[in-house]
Amino acid sequence: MTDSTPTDPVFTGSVFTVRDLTVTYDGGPPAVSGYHVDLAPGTLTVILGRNGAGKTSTLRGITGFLAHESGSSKGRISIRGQVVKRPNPLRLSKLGVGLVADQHKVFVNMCVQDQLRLVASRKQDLEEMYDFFPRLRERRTVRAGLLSGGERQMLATALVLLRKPSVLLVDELSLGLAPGMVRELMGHLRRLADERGLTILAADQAVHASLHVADQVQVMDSGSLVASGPLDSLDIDAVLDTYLGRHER
Ligand SMILES: Nc1ncnc2c1ncn2[C@@H]1O[C@H](COP(=O)(O)OP(=O)(O)OP(=O)(O)O)[C@@H](O)[C@H]1O
Repeated sequence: MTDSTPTDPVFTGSVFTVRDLTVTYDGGPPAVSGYHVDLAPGTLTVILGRNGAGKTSTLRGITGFLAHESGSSKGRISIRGQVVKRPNPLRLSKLGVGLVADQHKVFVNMCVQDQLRLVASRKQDLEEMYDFFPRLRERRTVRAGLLSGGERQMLATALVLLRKPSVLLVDELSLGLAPGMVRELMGHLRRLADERGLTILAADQAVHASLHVADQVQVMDSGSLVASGPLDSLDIDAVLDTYLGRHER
């Protein structure tokens, strides 16, 4: 791991840890403060919270994407006990961290198979991706702009998976999708953790579908964590009633 030094003094045995993450925009008050997480290998952690709670900013702060906008982030990120120096998207990608940021970041005028071939280094990898997402095989000759939102999300996810990350960060997988598709996509995340050993941190607003698949849950409110831990250790109903309200669940 050439891009990372030194050893994290408080290594927890996790694949991925974040400590004291703060995100600010335009030098204003923090949009995220004191965020932390430990991700054990092959587990799925979900960050829940209402609009504007800070979920997207957290994921973008972790990956360093904010440097391309008006935002900035501070904090300590470690991968397998090694602190990542000056995290940025390229550095994290080289260290095996993939970000599925947005279903719209696919080439709308290019068909599914051409986009996947651009990234797949071997035919076998492409076939494996089709096995994992049979809908993409069915739709392989269709231009991405004509895919459903869910299928586009699958394509965006497949494009990241072909780079073989060991840690996957996923932002708002469910955005604008029907409940059945959200459950299907969440099921895919669960399978990625179980069958491929991926370590996943997903931010989402789909509470029921997320809780159905998660090992660990974090709830954010106004940029801060208000609950965090293994699903069975939290009084999740009480936390969500307080911070999301029953009507938003
Ligand atoms: N590019 C930006 N410039 C300035 N402020 C921003 C920017 N992006 C987000 N914010 C602010 O940061 C806070 C957290 O927003 P963020 O998008 O991270 O929340 P979220 O929980 O992901 O919300 P949603 O579920 O609606 O996407 C909000 O107050 C938002 O207005």
